[in-house]
Amino acid sequence: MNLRKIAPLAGLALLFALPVLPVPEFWITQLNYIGLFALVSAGLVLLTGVGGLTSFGQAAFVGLGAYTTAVLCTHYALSPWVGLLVGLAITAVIALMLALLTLRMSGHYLPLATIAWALSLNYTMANMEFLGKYDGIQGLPPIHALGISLQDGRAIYYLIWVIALLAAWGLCNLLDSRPGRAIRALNGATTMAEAMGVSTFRYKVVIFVLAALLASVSGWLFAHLQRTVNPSPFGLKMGIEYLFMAVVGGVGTVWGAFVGAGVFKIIEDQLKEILPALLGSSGNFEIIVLGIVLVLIIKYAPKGIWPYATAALARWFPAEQRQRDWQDAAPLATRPKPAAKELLLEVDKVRKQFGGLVAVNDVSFQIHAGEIIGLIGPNGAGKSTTFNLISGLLPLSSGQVSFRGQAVGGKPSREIARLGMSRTFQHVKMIADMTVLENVALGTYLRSGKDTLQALLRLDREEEKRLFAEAERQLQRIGMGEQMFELAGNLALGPQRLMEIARALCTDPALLLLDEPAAGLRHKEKQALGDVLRQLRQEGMSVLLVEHDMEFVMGLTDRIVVMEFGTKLIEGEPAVIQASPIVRAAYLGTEH
Ligand SMILES: Nc1ncnc2c1ncn2[C@@H]1O[C@H](COP(=O)(O)OP(=O)(O)OP(=O)(O)O)[C@@H](O)[C@H]1O
Repeated sequence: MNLRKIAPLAGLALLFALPVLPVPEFWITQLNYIGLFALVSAGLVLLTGVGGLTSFGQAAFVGLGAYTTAVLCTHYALSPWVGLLVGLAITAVIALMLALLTLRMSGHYLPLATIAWALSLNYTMANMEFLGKYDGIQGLPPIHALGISLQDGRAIYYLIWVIALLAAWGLCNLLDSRPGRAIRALNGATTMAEAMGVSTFRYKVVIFVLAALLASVSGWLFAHLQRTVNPSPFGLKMGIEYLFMAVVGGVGTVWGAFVGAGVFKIIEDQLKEILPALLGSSGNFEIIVLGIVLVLIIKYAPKGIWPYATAALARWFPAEQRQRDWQDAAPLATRPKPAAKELLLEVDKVRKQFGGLVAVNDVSFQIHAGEIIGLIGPNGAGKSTTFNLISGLLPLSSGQVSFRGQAVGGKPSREIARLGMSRTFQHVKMIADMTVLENVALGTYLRSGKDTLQALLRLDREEEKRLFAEAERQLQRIGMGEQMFELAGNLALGPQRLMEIARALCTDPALLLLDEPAAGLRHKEKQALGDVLRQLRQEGMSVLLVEHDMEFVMGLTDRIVVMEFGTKLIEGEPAVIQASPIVRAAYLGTEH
């Protein structure tokens, strides 16, 4: 067994041995709070660090969990376990409602909205007679588990840490899964994820509710640890501190939440002791120091402590490559192929206006099964906009697009992807900190079905093997098998474009839209790409490509559509286009 496997086991053994060792009560209490805080900030890692949705309101969900169990156990003498379940149910419903109301907001509106509902939930707790107003509710019973009363700190310690570590395990599982890859796309790659068939809004809701549930569990444990609840630990200040923990620890990594919670709790307590003694007067001076620390971390270590810690420890714990265990996985199902020469795509007088600018002006053309069509024209001719209209990225101003006999104008890109149209982007869209293989596997999203719960519980492994087998197959096909374990962000532009093509192929498309696929490729890579596209054509796939490399386009396409100033100039076979004086004039910018 290597050090990488032994060290976590040793750490775990030590963690669970601590309460029976002669460790001072103070440290057990500290660790209890660290576990509780880590639960909340692990949710924030998912929501904010990975999903890019900033929330200042998590403390309010902690309060929901705490107050629900407090009311049920004291007013109705119910078991804390009933309190937990009801607390989770109430949190889920409220989080769902808040998510549906606020998650379509963008920019600074979402954080502002989280502040607003955090304040109002806290205000509710502090002003309802039923909840004991500012005094809160006292006299909560201890939790009983396996016949043991978790009355003191050392006993509840086990429950806190089992739950915290299970949550971390579940979140790590989730991030390494089909829904996890979709979630990792939420922060900056939503357009791409939608084009791969992902409902990004749905996953925003999922992570919002999951983070709220983790906070609620933390509140439940907190209430039964303290045996009393009052509104102050669930206010906006605490909401900000949870975010602080996630940022300090490493907002993009689950274990960063634990580091952040530990660092925060220990520093805060030490500062509370030291600063008043140093300054000779009492006050919450630690807030000032913690504020300064946060600003410094955001400036000098925006990814938090965890990435630095792992880099420093890499000598002893080298990162392990994913095990390639999918060789025998069953292939994914494929969609029925279109009949030879079937009319696949009909672009009928499509128009796009941006204010006064007509970017695409009543353009029409058709694509049949097994054809490679080039869309060319000088810069600003409207090619990419036409692409975006066909693939559903932009709404049509007028006209219609039909794909495989269905009108798709007005449908979102994920619906169009489901019908068998896939695309790449002019500016590569990927998840830079995921491997090439994982990025490509995102293309299999619509060909698979395991979702959040199965991923959390790691019940998705067989399907994952099939997805990775498909991703590897497409990477091999495009000549990138060697690079599958590299981080996508480390690739040069040419290979990144090839990676996008492999990802699009993973959707098993009938029509492939490639936006400047040859840009950034070397001569040999272009030739290889041309060979792959010819092979795909032979298999019955159709390709529409926007490309500036005329040699590549002329040698590959069956027909070419030329655009200029948003209008279709001419359509014909490559030889006709090459000889056309109108096309030459368009490119040279002369009158025609
Ligand atoms: N979102 C937008 N808002 C306003 N104008 C836009 C928008 N997108 C594109 N345009 C304008 O529409 C016109 C067509 O742009 P488009 O990107 O489709 O051209 P293109 O043929 O793909 O050019 P290139 O070869 O340089 O990529 C340009 O004048 C561009 O500035």
